[in-house]
Amino acid sequence: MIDGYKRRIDYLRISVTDRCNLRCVYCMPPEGVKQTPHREILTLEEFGRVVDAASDLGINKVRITGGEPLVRKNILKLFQHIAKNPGIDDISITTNGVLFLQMAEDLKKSGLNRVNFSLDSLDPDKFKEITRLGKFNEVWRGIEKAIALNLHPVKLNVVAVRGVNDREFGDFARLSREMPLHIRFIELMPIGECNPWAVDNFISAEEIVRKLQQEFGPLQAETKVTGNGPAKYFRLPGAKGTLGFITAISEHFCSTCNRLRLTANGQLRPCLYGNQEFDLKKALRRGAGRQELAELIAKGIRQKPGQHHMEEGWSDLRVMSQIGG
Ligand SMILES: Nc1nc2c(ncn2[C@@H]2O[C@H](COP(=O)(O)OP(=O)(O)OP(=O)(O)O)[C@@H](O)[C@H]2O)c(=O)[nH]1
Ligand SMILES: C[S@@+](CC[C@H](N)C(=O)[O-])C[C@H]1O[C@@H](n2cnc3c(N)ncnc32)[C@H](O)[C@@H]1O
Ligand code: SF4
Ligand code: SF4
Repeated sequence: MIDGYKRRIDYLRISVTDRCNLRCVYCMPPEGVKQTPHREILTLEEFGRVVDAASDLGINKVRITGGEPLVRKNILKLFQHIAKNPGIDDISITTNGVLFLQMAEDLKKSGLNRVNFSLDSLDPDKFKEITRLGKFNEVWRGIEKAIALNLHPVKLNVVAVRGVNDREFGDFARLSREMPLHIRFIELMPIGECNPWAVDNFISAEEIVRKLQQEFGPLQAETKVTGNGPAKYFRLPGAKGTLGFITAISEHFCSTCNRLRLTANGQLRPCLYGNQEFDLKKALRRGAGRQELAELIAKGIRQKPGQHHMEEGWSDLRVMSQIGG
């Protein structure tokens, strides 16, 4: 469906849980965020009903995210449901990778096409410091498994944080030469917990590009790597993988935005950074049919804002793990 700004909306990101087995410094406080009671979180069957209704409006790509999507019990059932919908041709996941290795084959069999891992450091001690609870080797073995299972393109999300991983950009670039990995540097966004810390530790994509070019010479622009998101891609000469940049702050990409979000508690959120939400949970739980759900989703699409206003600050009670990134 086309929205009020002539953008084709065809991508739905679903946060299937607000729970997580890590506590990344930019996302959650050490004790975690207050969890939504289980009864408030949509069931897998309810998520499936929303996907089916959304597919009637032209949504053909779905990303499962969270919190950590792989901690959601029976999550494979949701993949299996979505895979049966002939309107959906791309099913992906964004994960911290902790549980990926053990679930990888079942995820693939259940319909997963490709995976984006969050990995902010290649140094195990630093990785532990950033995630507070993570073990680098567990995640790394999951990444290798995703490559072995051909869940291509396999992407790494690296949130750039000053004083934390800003000495590692070159190491990530070298990794893209050696392995078929698509490494995306993400600008730190002042959302939820990390606001205003994020403002002080922000690094622009431009600064990262400058540092990389000093070391590796000019970066060659690459035609878009398969994906539905906003990253712009480059390749080092002869590299197996690519380097990408997600410039949510320095150069927002709202004019080409193609997505909707569904929060873990069933709120349709047309914009990551806009606090307007449409209550699908209420409709689902009073028994709304597919057409009625589709009409509600269409209303959300029609009211999707033209762009974000991050410069005005975060005035929302939600945090990233509830919205799904
Ligand atoms: N401001 C903003 N940031 C976004 C948006 N979509 C994705 N991002 C950021 O990009 C990060 C990486 O997104 P992913 O979950 O890996 O998904 P993606 O980049 O859409 O995925 P691909 O389909 O592989 O291109 C997110 O965590 C956000 O930080 C968006 O619509 N607006
Ligand atoms: C909220 S997480 C959910 C999925 C999964 N737990 C993971 O980490 O991949 C989705 C993405 O959001 C990113 N993210 C979280 N907080 C962020 C922030 N303040 N700014 C930019 N990206 C952020 C994470 O790095 C991750 O790539
Ligand atoms: S970024 Fe992902 S892994 Fe890290 S705390 Fe947030 S939800 Fe968990
Ligand atoms: S900030 Fe909102 S409008 Fe802009 S790209 Fe993200 S979701 Fe789309």
